[in-house]
Amino acid sequence: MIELLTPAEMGRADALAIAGGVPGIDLMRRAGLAVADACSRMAGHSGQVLVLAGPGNNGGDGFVAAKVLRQRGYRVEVLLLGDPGRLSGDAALAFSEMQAARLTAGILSQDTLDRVPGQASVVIDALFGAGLSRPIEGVAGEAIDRVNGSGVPVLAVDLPSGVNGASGEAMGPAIRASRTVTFFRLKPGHLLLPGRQLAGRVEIADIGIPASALDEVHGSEAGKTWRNDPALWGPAFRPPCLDGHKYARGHAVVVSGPALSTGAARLAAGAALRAGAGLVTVATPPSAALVNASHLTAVMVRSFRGSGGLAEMLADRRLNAIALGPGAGVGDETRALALTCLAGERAVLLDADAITSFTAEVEALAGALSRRTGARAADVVLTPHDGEFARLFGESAVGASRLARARAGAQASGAVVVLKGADTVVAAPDGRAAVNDNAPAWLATAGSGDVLSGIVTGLLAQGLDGFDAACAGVWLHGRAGALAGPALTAEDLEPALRQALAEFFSRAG
Ligand SMILES: NC(=O)C1=CN([C@@H]2O[C@H](COP(=O)(O)OP(=O)(O)OC[C@H]3O[C@@H](n4cnc5c(N)ncnc54)[C@H](O)[C@@H]3O)[C@@H](O)[C@H]2O)[C@@H](O)CC1
Ligand SMILES: Nc1ncnc2c1ncn2[C@@H]1O[C@H](COP(=O)(O)OP(=O)(O)O)[C@@H](O)[C@H]1O
Ligand SMILES: [K+]
Repeated sequence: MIELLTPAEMGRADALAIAGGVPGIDLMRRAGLAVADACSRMAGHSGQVLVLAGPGNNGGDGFVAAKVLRQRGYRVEVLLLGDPGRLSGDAALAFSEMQAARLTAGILSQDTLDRVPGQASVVIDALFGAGLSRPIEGVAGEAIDRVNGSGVPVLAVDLPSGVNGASGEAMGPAIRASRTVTFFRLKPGHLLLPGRQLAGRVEIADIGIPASALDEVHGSEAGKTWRNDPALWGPAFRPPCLDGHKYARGHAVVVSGPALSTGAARLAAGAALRAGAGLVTVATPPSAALVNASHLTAVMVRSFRGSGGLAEMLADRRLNAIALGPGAGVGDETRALALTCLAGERAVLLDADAITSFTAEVEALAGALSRRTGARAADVVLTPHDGEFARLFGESAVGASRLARARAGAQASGAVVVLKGADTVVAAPDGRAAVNDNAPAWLATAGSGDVLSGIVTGLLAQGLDGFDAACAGVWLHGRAGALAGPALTAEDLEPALRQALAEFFSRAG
């Protein structure tokens, strides 16, 4: 279940299920039942539940849940936003079924606000879900503030009200839930921030939408979107075969910065080796050769002079993946080195200073990418954090969601873009994208990004394509961070990566 559906795609999946013979009210009944089940788990055997219901189908799910919970013996109060007479379709039907079960709804207004959250031990947030179309205002916003301020646990239906399901952005006031029940598949907004944090623990309920609906709707609009998970890239990442030798697993190169900034390249090189590249060489300017050589053992060291020297080294076609950027220094020299890397037929990863060296000149980078030839022409990965992204692509994309920005960056550059952060997004120029959610905040530490660059480069050296290498690298980096645990430093990631890989390969069989 790694596919992510936008609210619009989810609406089409609903419509397809209904057209295929599953009545909409049945979908709503199953949705409401799943919400009631989750609420029972939160509230225990008895208690008081407040259901805040909105004017659309999200409210409809709330009416079903309210009815079921009342039948189970909970004390249930329903406050409806708007006029019951304006409910329509399945929501109106669910409302009348709730009334038939002797449960009436109050109207959410200034007069009833003091009942929010009242004595409730759980609040069910069924105000708005996939249909949120503008920031929440007025009494609904006040109710949300009261619920958030109360500390009473909240169960959100589909999405925390106020969160945009496509982007994860909070449109005005937004519910802070401890749990969310959503249906069929996750939406990007469940994984992107702040949506992920506002949703709490998310459960996916099967409401009877056939899997075949997925083939028709997933990615029919702006490209396919997934949760970043081994199910996405695992098949492309195989352990070494029995008769394999190291040369079959590629030879990665990491370009070092000058004498006083070499650590970043060594972190990356160590990670590339640990990620499984057969051989790794640090390409170093002569001034830094001694410091690099005195710190490296399994990783080899070769010195080069300027972009001409690097080009000579890269005449060796066995060097099949190269990383440039960590500690490289910003300016014309790094830019020339980047163009030298891109001119060859190997996979390339550009990070940090290599990205900043193209500030506001994405066309120059895109031009170099478009001239690439050979089987690995498309295997170029950029790994900017938000600041580096804005430098390269300009401010025009600022304001769009991180998912939309990463996609726009990939399209503008022709590279796979890894937009790093707590909710790292990997996007390919053809519109495919994956949202990562396994990284602990402890990963935000100096040198962590250099390790990520190394992991991805090690995977590129083993032959994974740009998108798979980037997704796998980001996931393994996050998993290594989780295994290394609190107070980790970048140096701790390499040994933890070994454990992450062991876990991955043992599960992959
Ligand atoms: N058959 C279906 O389509 C199913 C839908 N389901 C539920 O239906 C939800 C989607 O239903 P809807 O499309 O009706 O959307 P919502 O119920 O999320 O909201 C739509 C309604 O809210 C209004 N609205 C939007 N933003 C507003 C704002 N900021 N302030 C005030 N009013 C606002 C709209 O005009 C519309 O009346 C899902 O989130 C899910 O909970 C589930 O019942 C499963 C089946
Ligand atoms: N709050 C966070 N939670 C999880 N991961 C994070 C968080 N903030 C940053 N990261 C990750 O940490 C790494 C930091 O990389 P980067 O910004 O390049 O820093 P550095 O240059 O110091 O290595 C990235 O992989 C990023 O995705
Ligand atoms: K909701």
